[in-house]
Amino acid sequence: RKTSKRIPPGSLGIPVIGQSLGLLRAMRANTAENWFQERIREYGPVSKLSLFGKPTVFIYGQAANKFVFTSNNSMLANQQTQSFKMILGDRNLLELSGPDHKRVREALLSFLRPESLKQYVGRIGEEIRKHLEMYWQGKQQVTVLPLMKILTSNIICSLLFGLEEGTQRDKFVACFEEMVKGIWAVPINLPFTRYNRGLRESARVQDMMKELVHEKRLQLEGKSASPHQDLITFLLSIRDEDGKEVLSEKEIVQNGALSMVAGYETSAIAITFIIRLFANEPAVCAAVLQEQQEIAKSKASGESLTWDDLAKMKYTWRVAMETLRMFPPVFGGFRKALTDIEYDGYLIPKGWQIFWVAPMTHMDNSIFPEPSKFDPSRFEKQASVPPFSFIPFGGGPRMCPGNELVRIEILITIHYLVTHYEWKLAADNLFSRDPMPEPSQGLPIKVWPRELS
Ligand code: HEM
Repeated sequence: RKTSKRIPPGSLGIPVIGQSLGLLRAMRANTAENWFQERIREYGPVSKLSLFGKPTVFIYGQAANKFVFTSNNSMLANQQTQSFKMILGDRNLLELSGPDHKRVREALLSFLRPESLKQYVGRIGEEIRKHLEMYWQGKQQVTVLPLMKILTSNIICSLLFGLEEGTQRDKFVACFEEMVKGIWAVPINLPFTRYNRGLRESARVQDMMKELVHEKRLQLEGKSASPHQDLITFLLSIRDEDGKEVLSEKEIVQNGALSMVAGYETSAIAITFIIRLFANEPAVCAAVLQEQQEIAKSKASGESLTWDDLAKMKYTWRVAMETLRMFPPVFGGFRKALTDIEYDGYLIPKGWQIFWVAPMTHMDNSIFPEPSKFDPSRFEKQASVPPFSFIPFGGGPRMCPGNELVRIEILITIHYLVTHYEWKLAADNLFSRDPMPEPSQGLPIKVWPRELS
């Protein structure tokens, strides 16, 4: 065994709490990048600390990202916080590794890959149109983030769970919201803590999901549902060579819940920051409008957008990518060292966590010159963005399987918004992270119908 002398510099802080509260506080004050810069100044690019009850090594940069995202299963395992595991369960994709991870991920991806999602573009568009009619039409002011959370959770409820408008869907979403708040909490299970509430709501969500799975199973058996109705019916229908279900009920429940948790807030934040950006960057907004008007002109009134229309929205997607670079919804994540690892001259002891963060690479001026400038042209040529330096969706075998769904949601929402409305900010331009970035007051905007020339 190597000597402890080579363990990275830094301090593990006080037991259990370590630096978690300091980091969470910096994220809320939107000073997390400075918090990390200070660490780097004090200890260098590799340092130790303690986060969410575990000894941790913080690493950053393109090489660090490649190491985290591509190291093999015998060296690094995915590692969520204890709160995450307790709330989402031990069979969710983020907790699985090796053949189990591959099997469950393949099943999810069979539903979420472009060739499959193509068929749902009309349905997603319909959900977005209904949302705009209900929450935007005729309004002079709206608060964007809560509305986008309603929109993206409705899309997920419809597409993944087959839950359409109604009280069951509302109850479901409300429980999820409370559950999610517990996930990033310090795991202290005392009454009235976020963590304690998260655990309670998690039990309710699991019960609701189980009930849903039973209903769908009956519907499939009675042929009143098709395998392609939603993700749950799809997962229930996949069989191996012996005709056995590929995923257990527990895996369907936990990965359905994971997809909601991983997908609704992240996507809502991405769309919210694009809407915020349009208010701040009129030239970008005008160029997106031009692209979207071209597409709108080619459609009859009320005609749905198609997969081919989305392929034409190239500039809009570059704007979305640049927004994800500057304001990544997922700040970073953890892996666990399964063995003693030598990294950059230091020892990362077996059992320790490794913490990767996106903004430190996204704002590196050697990769993205003038990183604070909003410049969608950075993404004009795929080759100009080096591998593992643009990581809003992670990378490698655990890269976000929801990224194609996000692309569809963003493009359709922006299409209808920008061709029907204009807006300006009704509050300040600030945002904080808790742990995801949220504009102050949820981004209230003044909104009015666009007069088309
Ligand atoms: C803008 C929106 C989104 C962002 C920024 C995002 C980001 C990420 C990131 C960074 C990871 C990798 C974490 C790691 O390697 O530690 C991830 C994984 C994951 N995401 Fe997303 N995500 C988004 C939307 C979605 C959606 C819509 C879904 C589901 C429909 C989803 C489902 C998942 C799942 C299941 C994983 C785990 C994959 C695995 O471990 O194999 N995400 N996401």
